[in-house]
Amino acid sequence: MNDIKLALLGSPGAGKSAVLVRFLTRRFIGEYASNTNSLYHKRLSIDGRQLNLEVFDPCSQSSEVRCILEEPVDWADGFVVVYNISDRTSFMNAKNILRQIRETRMENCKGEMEVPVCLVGNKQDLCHARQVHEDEGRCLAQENRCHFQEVSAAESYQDIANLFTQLIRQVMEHLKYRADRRRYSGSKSMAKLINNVFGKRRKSV
Ligand SMILES: Nc1nc2c(ncn2[C@@H]2O[C@H](COP(=O)(O)OP(=O)(O)OP(=O)(O)O)[C@@H](O)[C@H]2O)c(=O)[nH]1
Repeated sequence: MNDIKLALLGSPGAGKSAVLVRFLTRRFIGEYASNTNSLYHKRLSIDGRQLNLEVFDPCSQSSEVRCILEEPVDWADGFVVVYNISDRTSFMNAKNILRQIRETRMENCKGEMEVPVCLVGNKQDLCHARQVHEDEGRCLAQENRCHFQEVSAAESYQDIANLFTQLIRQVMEHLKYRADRRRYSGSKSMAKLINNVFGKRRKSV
């Protein structure tokens, strides 16, 4: 069984919990506890594979992005970065978060394939109060080479289910790539070791 770890990041009130709860339960509740870090577990099957999904929904009382990011960036295999389309500040915050994910991962995993991320513009039902155009979200996602989707946790389940499914597929590919890479570099160093030992010995005979 594969373990997949995701983290939701974004400004306070952007709708992270609402998006996640919609995916996990198909329901929109309206109000969510926001003073604690929450770790959700779910078993699911994607493309015939059984998965153990863990999703970290950090408490974002603090507007300090770095503080929100400290733990999940190292822990998670993939990220959902959420902003509110009717709140430009949350979009600017999402921009910073994407940059920080990229920078932190570059420092930690030199040369590795980029970590899967999905940028989500939530509260699409509030389009009368829109402050962020859909194209801006799309552009930001392109700049960061990540997937983009506008959704309304309040009104729709399907878009949210699709984005999580797509992200989980990407994460599975990413994990497989990392495992193959580790195996390959492991067998390369083993071959080098054997060569060093036996190669040298043969020379001295
Ligand atoms: N209109 C509308 N309201 C939404 C939507 N999603 C969430 N909300 C509301 O926005 C508010 C904040 O939602 P949360 O899911 O708690 O946001 P959060 O990002 O988890 O907030 P923190 O826990 O403070 O970080 C709540 O009142 C939700 O009911 C949406 O798609 N449309």
